[in-house]
Amino acid sequence: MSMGPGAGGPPWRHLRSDRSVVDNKIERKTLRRVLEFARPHRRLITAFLAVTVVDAALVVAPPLLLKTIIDDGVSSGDTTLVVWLALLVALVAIVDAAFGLVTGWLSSRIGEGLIYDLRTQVFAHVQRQSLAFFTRTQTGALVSRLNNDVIGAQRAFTSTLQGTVSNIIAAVVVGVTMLFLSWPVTVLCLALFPILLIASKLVGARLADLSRAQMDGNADLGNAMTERFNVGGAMLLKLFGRREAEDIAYAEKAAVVRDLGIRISLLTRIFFAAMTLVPSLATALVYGIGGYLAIRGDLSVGTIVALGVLLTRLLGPLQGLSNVRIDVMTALVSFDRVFEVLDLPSLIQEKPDAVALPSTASKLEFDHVAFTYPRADQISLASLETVARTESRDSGQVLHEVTFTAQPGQMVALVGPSGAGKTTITHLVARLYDVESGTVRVDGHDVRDVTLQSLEDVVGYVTQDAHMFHDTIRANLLYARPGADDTDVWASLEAAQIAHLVRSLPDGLDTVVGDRGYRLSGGERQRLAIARLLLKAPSIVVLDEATAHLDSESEAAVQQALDAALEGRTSLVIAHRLSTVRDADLILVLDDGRVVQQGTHADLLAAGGLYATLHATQFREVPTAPVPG
Ligand SMILES: Nc1ncnc2c1ncn2[C@@H]1O[C@H](COP(=O)(O)OP(=O)(O)OP(=O)(O)O)[C@@H](O)[C@H]1O
Repeated sequence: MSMGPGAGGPPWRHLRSDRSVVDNKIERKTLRRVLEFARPHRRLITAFLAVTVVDAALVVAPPLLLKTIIDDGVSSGDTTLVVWLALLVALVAIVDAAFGLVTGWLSSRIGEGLIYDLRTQVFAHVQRQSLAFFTRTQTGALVSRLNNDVIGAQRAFTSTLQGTVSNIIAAVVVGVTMLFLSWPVTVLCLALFPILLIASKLVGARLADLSRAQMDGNADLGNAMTERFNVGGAMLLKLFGRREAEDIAYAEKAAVVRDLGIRISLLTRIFFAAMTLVPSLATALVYGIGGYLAIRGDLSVGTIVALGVLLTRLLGPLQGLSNVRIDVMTALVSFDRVFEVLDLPSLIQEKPDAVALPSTASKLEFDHVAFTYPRADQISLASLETVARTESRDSGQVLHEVTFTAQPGQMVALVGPSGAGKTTITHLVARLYDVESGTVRVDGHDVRDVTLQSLEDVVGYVTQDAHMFHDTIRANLLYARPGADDTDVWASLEAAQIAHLVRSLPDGLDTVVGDRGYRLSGGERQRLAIARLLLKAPSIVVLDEATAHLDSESEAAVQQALDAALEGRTSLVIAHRLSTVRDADLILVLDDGRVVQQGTHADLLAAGGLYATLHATQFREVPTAPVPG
């Protein structure tokens, strides 16, 4: 009887829901999978439905008891009967409240359990997507969509399920009881209800359109602020003196949202007027016609009162049922979108018979490697396409016929103009992407034949914009080796030339770094990343030397840290420093995805060509440690 969330929330909630969902086609497969998700909770769902059915059927008890109180108790002056029946009405109310508690408890256990299942599965799955997925997908859009859809899917099992079941039972039980009490009055009353349904449909469709436009408008306002209220955007705005123009553009957008808000509120009021008018008219009918029939002796006074009360209990369920289709479809569409993410295969798959690379593996070979970045349509989600504009154009082959070998302990330097493919080559080592043709081997094993974990253990990366989680320095370092103790942590910080800085911070290792934490300079961040790498101690190191304009002191510190990182390890380095190329055992000169020259610094300088040009224009001397020559 307690309609609460069972009735699916307030009746006007539907007016705001997106009616376009019913245009979607839900496959039988989706339904089957939804049931699979529900299976672990089937006991709770059964109990939930049982309580809901009994509760919905109880809705007619109080009106019928009221009828008996008036007709049998009050009319015949039977005080005992009146008292007992009144107590019974109170008892029904208490039972109803208890049922309400039980359904609330059951529904939250089912709902939260389901959210937990979906969330953990989605997180685990998205985490295992290839890097290509993350470069193409707007993470913010994906995250908010998933959050909304997971909650939408949960609603299917709680309010939608309970609402539908309890509304059907309540409408049937109340309708039949009313017909049984007086069919002429009931038929006349029910004839009024279609007016309500038509009004709700007409206004609802319009309101849904307006609400969607308002949501888009609000999103527009939000985006405008996010883009301008970050440091980069705010700086651009100031540097180009666009304050006034920005004010006007924002005010225009805000005005659209304001006007839509006014129209929505007006329409909602019209709808409310219809909502309250129809039941009032029906009540007038009950008492008018019922009263007339009572005077004629065809109906008792108790029956009129019971009909009046029952009428009020019919409105909610009928209203709810008129929107069942939208509710169910909305929930299923949410499920469908979550499944879409769960079904997205990762481009990088581990073979079932993959072997573990030994942790000492240190020889790296590229054998006639060609590579093309995957197209957006190979990795993106169809339903996110409206948010993240995808292009299906191929980026074209980025690497062609790349062949080289880094023997254990050797340093191979990659040099070449911007866009030549240096970073791309480094991505292929730890299988961030797979080659198109040719082979990348570590210790003679094709990287596609080994387990991802063992490959990730063997290869360590230091990128230019080394990412740190918003967490303490200790936690960020232990990410590389969870079991390491403080001695190891300090040793790696020492070797990376960053220990003195960490020591000088008031919270030391417990200083929070990352996006919203302590702001590290470019050089400090890279040295911290090197410390993290040293703690991981991989046998192959891939690193991108900083090109940021470090002052000479931190440049020398980074250089020393790098020396420590490369010591005794095989390395692939995107080189920006003269000292690095001089020290390299092999330099690969890349141009437009091809290795156009290779050899040592001296050989290449002597040969002339692209390397000699790059040498003259790109390589910077480390100021504090000049190399004679
Ligand atoms: N995720 C991507 N999707 C499609 N194309 C890409 C992607 N990343 C890079 N490219 C393209 O691949 C080519 C090689 O890029 P890469 O980043 O490897 O060059 P680079 O030599 O490292 O350049 P830089 O020195 O400027 O960092 C470029 O033409 C670039 O536009």
